[in-house]
Amino acid sequence: MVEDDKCTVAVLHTEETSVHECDTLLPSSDQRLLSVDNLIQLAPINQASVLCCLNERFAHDLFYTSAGSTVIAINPFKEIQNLYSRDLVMAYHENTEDSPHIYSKAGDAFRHLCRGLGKANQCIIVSGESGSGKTVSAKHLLRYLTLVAIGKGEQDQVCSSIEQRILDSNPILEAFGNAVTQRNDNSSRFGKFIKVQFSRNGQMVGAEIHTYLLEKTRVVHQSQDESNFHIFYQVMESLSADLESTLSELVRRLGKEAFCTLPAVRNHHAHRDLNTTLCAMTQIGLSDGVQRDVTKVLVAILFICNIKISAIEEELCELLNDNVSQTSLQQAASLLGVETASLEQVLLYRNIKSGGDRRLSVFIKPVPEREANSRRDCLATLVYSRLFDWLASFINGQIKPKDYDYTIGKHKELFL
Ligand SMILES: Nc1ncnc2c1ncn2[C@@H]1O[C@H](COP(=O)(O)OP(=O)(O)OP(=O)(O)O)[C@@H](O)[C@H]1O
Repeated sequence: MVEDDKCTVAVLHTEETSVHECDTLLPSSDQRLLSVDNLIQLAPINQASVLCCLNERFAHDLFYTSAGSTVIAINPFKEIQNLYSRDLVMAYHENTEDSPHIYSKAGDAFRHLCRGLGKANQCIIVSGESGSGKTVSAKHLLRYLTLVAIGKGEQDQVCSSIEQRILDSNPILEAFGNAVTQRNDNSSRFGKFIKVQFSRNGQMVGAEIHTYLLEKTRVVHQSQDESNFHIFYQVMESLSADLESTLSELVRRLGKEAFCTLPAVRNHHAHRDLNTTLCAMTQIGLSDGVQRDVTKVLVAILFICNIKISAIEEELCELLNDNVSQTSLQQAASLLGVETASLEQVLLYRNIKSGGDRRLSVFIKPVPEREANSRRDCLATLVYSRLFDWLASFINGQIKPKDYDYTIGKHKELFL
């Protein structure tokens, strides 16, 4: 019985009664919120109660909370001991732990996959705003899957080899696809869809990484306090060691600052050095020669961006007759292995085709300054995005299951 702030408690059978302050019997509001590990338990559910609950849990190092069948993750922005330990992976895998965690989602997906293998695919969507922790979460999800799949026995080596290759691909994709933004020092500027393939017995046999929507305009334009893709800074940092000395010398003479598309950004450490990226390329199977070519293409892109164009008259323009523009044109052409005149023509003229297949005529028409500028920017972004796509498809070729026959559930060939 409750009266004012007092509560009378009667013990059944003994008929003993005692009187208490109400507050001492009810859990404090903090404790109540802490024990809510699924937001649907909140009453009432509204923006304030949800935020209050998440905030309270966060303050007590509880970074995961369920919302129905979804898990809400709050980025701790610091290393938390044992939050992703191997023991915890096994606990979720063996169902001895069920508190909200990304591992519980990975565990559900893996269990459903094993039960319905051959019939049902599973999908985990990691979404959130920039800097919220999607990339880190995806890495932990992948690690969970590789650990529990390894637990399946026989094919440990295959599984760890796939995991290793996916991990090796990370520094490459990060270098070419990540940049400093106002919200995140290592922001992925592309979408990623990772498909992990399992055999009928639940063994990992391969993976595919599909990349999409690369923010390629970043090559030529960056918002305030944001950087170009990390790889350009990495190349500039170690150019002297990795390219022919004439080019290194030239870049040194021009100075890194001479490259207009490489803004200096506060606290930018280019996220690892070029060596790490090149090592990852070697691990994934790209030869030294190809790596050198990739580096040359990157420097060529920087030179293309440095070419300045000036108007002669309304519909006619030319390359600025200064040292930087002229040298940049020559260097870009030489690094790409094309004639200087051809590159200049691509920037300043456009082809107009007329007639059918039989009587095809091609006219060359000069373009106005504005169009020449956008042709230059398009060329730089196009070359970069083709390079990125090519790298992504090369990586895919290395982690895809080779000759796997899904109908009999056996590997025909393993890539170890
Ligand atoms: N689980 C975590 N534990 C500790 N720190 C984390 C965790 N998740 C993210 N972080 C920190 O937050 C930073 C941003 O995370 P992340 O790059 O995963 O964000 P994102 O959502 O992928 O961002 P973007 O969309 O910009 O690529 C990381 O560099 C890391 O410092």
